[in-house]
Amino acid sequence: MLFSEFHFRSKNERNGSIEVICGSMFSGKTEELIRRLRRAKIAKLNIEIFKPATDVRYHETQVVSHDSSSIASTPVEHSSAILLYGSNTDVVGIDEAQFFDEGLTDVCIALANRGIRVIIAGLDMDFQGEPFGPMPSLMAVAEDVTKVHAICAQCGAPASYSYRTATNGDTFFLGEKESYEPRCRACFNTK
Ligand SMILES: Nc1ncnc2c1ncn2[C@@H]1O[C@H](COP(=O)(O)OP(=O)(O)O)[C@@H](O)[C@H]1O
Ligand SMILES: Cc1cn([C@H]2C[C@H](O)[C@@H](COP(=O)(O)O)O2)c(=O)[nH]c1=O
Ligand SMILES: [Zn+2]
Repeated sequence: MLFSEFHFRSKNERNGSIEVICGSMFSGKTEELIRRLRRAKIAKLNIEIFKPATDVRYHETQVVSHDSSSIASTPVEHSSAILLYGSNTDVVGIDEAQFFDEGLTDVCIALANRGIRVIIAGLDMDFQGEPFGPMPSLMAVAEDVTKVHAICAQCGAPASYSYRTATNGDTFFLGEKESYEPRCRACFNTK
């Protein structure tokens, strides 16, 4: 089921909130983030989109999905920079949230307390199946958490894990299909 926006009001009736879109790689997190942001634009809301400056895989200033859907964004080095943008902002979107510092949770709380709708997309688990960066605390403070699933590259079941096929042990390791594949629990544990 698609995320319901019925509880969001118009531009004149602002209610701050935090939404998290999480899941494995290729699960559609960025597509869902872009979908919600485009709808906010149609509602004539002012939106700002941020991503970590370190994520330069597809484009420096665009958020781009694996299916090449894209939206303009501002790359930032540190979560605190997000608070400096747009006093007139209604909706803030953040992609690749797992790469941000732990301060991101307090930044999102501050934005929501100002009446801003904050929509965050990120990996809930790293390649070892461990919670990733600020994602667990963001999920704890969010009004709404949507978990999306990819298709397991091994068996076709719904996939929650990002299996790293490349031989690299660092938590932070940018990559695409050459280095990762989505897997279900059983196939992830088969290794
Ligand atoms: N194994 C897969 N399972 C699901 N989608 C996949 C898979 N491989 C490629 N895709 C593509 O990835 C798209 C999702 O991309 P994206 O929104 O960027 O995902 P995420 O941000 O979660 O990594 C899908 O619509 C589909 O076209
Ligand atoms: C699992 C895992 C992933 N990464 C990197 C790989 C990609 O560059 C991004 C995830 O992008 P997506 O939009 O969710 O497909 O994260 C990483 O650095 N470490 C990991 O453990
Ligand atoms: Zn599987």
